[in-house]
Amino acid sequence: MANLLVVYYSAFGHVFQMAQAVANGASQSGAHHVKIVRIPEMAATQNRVIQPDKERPTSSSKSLSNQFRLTDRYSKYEAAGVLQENIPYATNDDLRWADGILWGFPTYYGTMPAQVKLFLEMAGELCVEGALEGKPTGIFNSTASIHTGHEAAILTAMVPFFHFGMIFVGLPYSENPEYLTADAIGCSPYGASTLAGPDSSLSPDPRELLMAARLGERVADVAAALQLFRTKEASG
Ligand SMILES: Cc1cc2nc3c(=O)[nH]c(=O)nc-3n(C[C@H](O)[C@H](O)[C@H](O)COP(=O)(O)O)c2cc1C
Repeated sequence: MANLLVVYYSAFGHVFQMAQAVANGASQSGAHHVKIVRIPEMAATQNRVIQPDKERPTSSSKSLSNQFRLTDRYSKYEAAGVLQENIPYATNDDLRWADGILWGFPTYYGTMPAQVKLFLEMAGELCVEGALEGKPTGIFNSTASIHTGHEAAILTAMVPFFHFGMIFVGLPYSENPEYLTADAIGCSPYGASTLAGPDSSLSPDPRELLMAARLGERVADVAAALQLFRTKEASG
């Protein structure tokens, strides 16, 4: 039986919904232990990108504030925080416990948010110990819109995860025909993703949730297979 950890950061709740789908998929793959944990928000309020005093709608025609609907951004952020209150914070011991790890985060400038990067930097002892080496891993994320970085964010996030020595699992074409479409939905061979909309008003598409679940299931399957192989190797 393999231990699966779903570890994520989500400001507005889209990645949180994807995390639940990923965890459901992992649970479907046999009798696994599946745990969902979250990466904390920045402790210092001045380091948080979403703040009430940053809501400055402007009437300038050049401004993107209408598309991004900055005026109710903070209330969405607060509501998503309440929904996640009962999710425990991730610890290094959670990562040690896991046989397979699924990472989720929103796209910030085409890569992972600082919250996730900071978490990985704080987990440096695991890199030194080689504690995550050989563990299968998958990535899921969210972006505002289709051409603004969901694939890039997964690809750029792989770099630090390679330093931890994890083994990457993606979403193969043959098992995920849903992303072979010109519709504006997320997901790709690199991982699962959802489009939140520039104003964060969209909910994950059922096809995105389905592929997120498949990613969870696939990482769980690989973790279980590796566990079996390593047990056999150890017993000669
Ligand atoms: C600082 C910052 C940078 C962002 N950069 C991007 C970006 O490069 N591309 C994009 O599509 N969305 C970008 N967004 C929007 C987020 O990706 C979007 O809010 C997120 O996917 C929603 O996920 P969540 O509900 O789990 O927080 C950015 C948001 C913030 C706050």
